[in-house]
Amino acid sequence: MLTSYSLSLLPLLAASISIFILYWFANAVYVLYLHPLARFPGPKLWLLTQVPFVRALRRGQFIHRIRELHAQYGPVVRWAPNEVSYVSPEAWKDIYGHHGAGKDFPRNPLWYPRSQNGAHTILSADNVSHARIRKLLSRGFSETSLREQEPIIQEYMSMLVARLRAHAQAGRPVSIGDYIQFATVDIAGELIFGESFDCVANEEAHQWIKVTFGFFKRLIHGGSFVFLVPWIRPLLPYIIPKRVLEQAQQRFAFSSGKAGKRLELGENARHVDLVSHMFHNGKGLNRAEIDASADILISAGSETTATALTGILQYLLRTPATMSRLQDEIRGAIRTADALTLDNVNRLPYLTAVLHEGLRMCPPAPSIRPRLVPEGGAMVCGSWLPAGTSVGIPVWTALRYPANFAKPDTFLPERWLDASQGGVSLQPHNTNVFMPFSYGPRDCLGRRLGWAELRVILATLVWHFDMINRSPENRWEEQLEFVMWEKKPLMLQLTCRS
Ligand code: HEM
Repeated sequence: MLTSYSLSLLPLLAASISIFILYWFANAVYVLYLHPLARFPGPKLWLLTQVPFVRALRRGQFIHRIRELHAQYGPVVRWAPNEVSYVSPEAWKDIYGHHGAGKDFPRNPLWYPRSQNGAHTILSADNVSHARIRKLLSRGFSETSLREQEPIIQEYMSMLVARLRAHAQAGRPVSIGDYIQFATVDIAGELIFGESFDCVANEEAHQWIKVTFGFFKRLIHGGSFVFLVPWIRPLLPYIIPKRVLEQAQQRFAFSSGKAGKRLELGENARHVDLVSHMFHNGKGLNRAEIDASADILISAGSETTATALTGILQYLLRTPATMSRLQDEIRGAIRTADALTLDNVNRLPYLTAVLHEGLRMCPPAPSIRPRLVPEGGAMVCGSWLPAGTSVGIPVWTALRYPANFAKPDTFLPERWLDASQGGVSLQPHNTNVFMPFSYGPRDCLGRRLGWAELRVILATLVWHFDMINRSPENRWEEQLEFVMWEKKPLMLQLTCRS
């Protein structure tokens, strides 16, 4: 029964609901028709509520939805009230390029949180700290450093081939993506701390790798609410499941432990590594920054290359003529296993074309890497945007956008070669949009190393083994994405070349 007290509350309740509806309606009119970004096309439902976006993000389908939106609305899509996505080549320069002090677009901090010890990483740092961190790290990514690092890469290639040979001779299929990742993680460990993770030796993913993917996936599940209600960010530790936080702590403690052990070695390390560049005789990063950077560098340096190569091998095995041409080139030019050097594989044009086409179809960082329009606003692709607008290029969509590449879903390395090299001329072939390593002052620092690993690992595998795909049902283009691709196993039956 209603009391006189509850009856007196009814008008208050009715007034509150009316105010809420009025506010929602006024906000909808503003967002759809009066907002400075209202002139850009986009799905109305996504503009009125973040729910479809958060649902897509949580299901790993954001990259697929954004591709559908560009197919429907064209090269510029406003997919949230304050977010605009571009797939035209000029957007790289306008958004990610260098525009002078104070004018570069910073990374959107909603997408790039600080490390869990509170320190900035090279990814999360503001423009000023970023320049300082990047300068120190750059020393480890020069051409000279790469030459010094090549024996390490080759050491792991020999070990990898020996392990894969044993499986080939026993007739056991292998999940090749896992093995490639064992190698890239071990190489990353050597280059960062001067110490391997021993994944290839043990033929097992290190605990650090095992928790990483699950961690990102669950972090997105828990953390996606930040996009619905940004002010709940400080409450995240209470929203994200305890197990995920524990895994994150475990992962971080491991990276930090390795960095600490390496710092104790001082000058007595096995070789000059990234920790020594970061420490820079005490004049470089502080301890918290070194720990945070080490944690980021392991995944940046291993997951990316392994992902690209798994995708490329899947496409090569789906197009036997392409695989056959690649085998002919590699096996024809390189006579002995010792000759699989960086210098030699650098000279193989078809290998380079295959890697370009593979990075186009399977970029390891496929999603939008959002930046914020700086103070004063800026022009992007010929339109003025107000300060604070979040903008970016969904890389996977841009690289498969029909106005950028003809037959975008066909794996055709020949499109990267000219007629004298046996190439085909397909139009459009918009190479200016091909930026799998990003662009500008925050592009991939490990690009040189990444290219070296891609070339040497693919050439080594193709030189040593014939391959049959035992998991043809897995299709790259159907995979989900949670910061990284959720890779389905690529099971290969290997045969050693006689
Ligand atoms: C196929 C291989 C690789 C690809 C496609 C790739 C791609 C990328 C992309 C797209 C970014 C920009 C990320 C963003 O803005 O959110 C990036 C940044 C970065 N990558 Fe790579 N990467 C690769 C390999 C590597 C390797 C081997 C390393 C070595 C550790 C590395 C280290 C880094 C670092 C340190 C950054 C941050 C740069 C900065 O913020 O200044 N990457 N990478």
